[in-house]
Amino acid sequence: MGREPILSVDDYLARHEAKDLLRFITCGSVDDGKSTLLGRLLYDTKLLFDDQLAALEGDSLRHGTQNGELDFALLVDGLSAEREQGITIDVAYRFFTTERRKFIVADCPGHEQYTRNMATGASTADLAVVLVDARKGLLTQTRRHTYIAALLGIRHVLLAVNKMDLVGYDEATFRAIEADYAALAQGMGITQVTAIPVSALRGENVSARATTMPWFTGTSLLEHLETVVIERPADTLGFRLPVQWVARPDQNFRGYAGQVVAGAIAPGDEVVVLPGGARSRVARIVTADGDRKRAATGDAITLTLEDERDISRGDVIAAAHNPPQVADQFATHLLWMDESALLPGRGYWLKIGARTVGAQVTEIKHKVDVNTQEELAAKRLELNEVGYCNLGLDQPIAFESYANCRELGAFILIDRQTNATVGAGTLDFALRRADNIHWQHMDIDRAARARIKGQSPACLWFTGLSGSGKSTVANLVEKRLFALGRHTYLLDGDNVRHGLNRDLGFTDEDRVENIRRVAEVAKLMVDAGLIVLVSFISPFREERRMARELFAPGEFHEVFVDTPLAVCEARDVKGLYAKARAGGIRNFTGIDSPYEVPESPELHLRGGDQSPEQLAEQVIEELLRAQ
Ligand SMILES: Nc1ncnc2c1ncn2[C@@H]1O[C@H](COP(=O)(O)OS(=O)(=O)O)[C@@H](OP(=O)(O)O)[C@H]1O
Ligand SMILES: Nc1ncnc2c1ncn2[C@@H]1O[C@H](COP(=O)(O)OP(=O)(O)O)[C@@H](O)[C@H]1O
Repeated sequence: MGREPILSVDDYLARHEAKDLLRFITCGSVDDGKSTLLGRLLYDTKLLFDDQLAALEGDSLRHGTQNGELDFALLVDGLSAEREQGITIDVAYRFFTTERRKFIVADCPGHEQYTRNMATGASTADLAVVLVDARKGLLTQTRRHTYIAALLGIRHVLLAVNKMDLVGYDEATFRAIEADYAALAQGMGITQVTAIPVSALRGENVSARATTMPWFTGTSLLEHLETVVIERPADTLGFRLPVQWVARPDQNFRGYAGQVVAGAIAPGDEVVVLPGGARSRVARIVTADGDRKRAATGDAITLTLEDERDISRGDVIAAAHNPPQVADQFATHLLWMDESALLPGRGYWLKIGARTVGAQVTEIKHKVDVNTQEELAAKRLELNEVGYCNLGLDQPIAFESYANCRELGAFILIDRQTNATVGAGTLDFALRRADNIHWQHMDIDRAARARIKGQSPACLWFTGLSGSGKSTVANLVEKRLFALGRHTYLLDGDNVRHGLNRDLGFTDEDRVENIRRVAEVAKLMVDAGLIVLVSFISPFREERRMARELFAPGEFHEVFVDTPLAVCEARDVKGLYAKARAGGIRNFTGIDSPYEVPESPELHLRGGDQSPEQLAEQVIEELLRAQ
């Protein structure tokens, strides 16, 4: 270790380039000595800049927390405080090198509410350094950190039993903690645990072995980090290249660029492009340094193929003899990272590798208490909660289980309205049931059904507050259409909730499911050739969008019955507003549950200003105009 003589910048870079990289995270709270340990590691590897060191000496003396010795915690905490500003996911990455290895360490805050930060750091790490205070032994947070590390595929843990100086360097204390932890880790699928007794403050067993614990014959913490062998499961997979972009500088060149996430490839090898299934052979492997004869995991390359194929960003080019599976339904672990809860049935964007597709959680099997690993029933996931969920996608994707390949097995969920990243998860396995259900061909199709009724089927979707006039207007419209000889059906929230949806209440997740079901029913009725009128509050934009997307262009008419809350409240035919104001009904729309105003409805009715008959007339006009 120590600073190497630098011959030239190029020489230095080349030497480090060739070195193996270990990514690790540190888990533990500040009290466990995490910052001190990290600061000590950086100091001992001499990678602190001199001006930072000078500041540190000044601070330590000023604060005097450690009897005039350097306080490394100050250094790390200072750096992360700077970085925390404006960063939602608060993980500080640090880089250092020794003669043997390069390191990237993700330093994640230890508090419970920072589960998502730890998960972010853990998702790319090979190893976790779990700190335990020798005086306290294993704590709830030790369990939580180990669980999240295991969930995100970490199989190696370095258990740093810290503050050994405060327990008189007692071997029995260390051994007891080591044994406790081995039992905990085994149950979670962590296969490699190395326990090391340290004093981060005194630098004992951190970068050099301590003389104070002769009973310990293992390596120092840094030696372990330098020498631990990480086996990569992706090494056993065939070639996988998620296409990041299609390079088309001119007519004669079409290349598919990305990073190889598993396996190796050479010109002439047969490949399959997924999910489509087209086959070809590799013509060239192009890189910034010229053509290559072979590329393997980790290489950034551009492939050209022998045949012209329709390949786009997000496709996966894979070894034809050993391709990944393709599926559209999965069992997954999901960590929720947003203030607004995950609602099953709601549409989100799922991003995996370079592909983005529509997705819904179809079922929460259970949520997991991250502190105890207890499995609990759940209808939604709140911020920082972890659930085991079934996930359905709008289109099939090529994937690997996360345990085999992180790049093709890890995904994020994105809110379709705000574009914020709201969840992160790992694919466990594909649900087979989708494979066994096929579309039945029917000789009488929707066009034939519409023809015999002599009309163009449509869905008139009325949305608005309770009491806005949805049912009244929809009822008038249906009567008018009926008189015109049209075939219609009116689906009303109050009525459907007595039958099909009698199991649903008014929580956000129940409303999502309520609208999902009625939208599917409306679609079936439109398929049957009817003009369907749907009169539900349908308060959320996302579910109205989902409903719209079930229909062909021009078939869906969103009718916003825009009546001011005060007017609805004054009408209060059912006395529900009065009850809600008095606290007798919870989650009442407009009072303590939101109504998201439509942004571009086909028809905007002023429900407070005009009579029901006038409003109905506008709906009829809109429908006839479109037909
Ligand atoms: N908490 C709460 N919030 C809103 N509405 C409530 C609630 N509890 C009962 N009701 C009555 O249920 C009717 C709304 O049902 P919907 O199925 O249309 O609601 S939603 O679309 O799922 O939001 C609604 O009928 P309308 O007045 O016809 O809209 C109410 O009468
Ligand atoms: N345009 C309107 N002007 C005046 N009163 C109306 C109007 N539309 C509806 N109403 C009255 O308001 C009350 C609530 O209407 P309703 O159709 O049941 O609303 P919703 O189905 O949206 O809950 C009913 O008593 C109805 O007669």
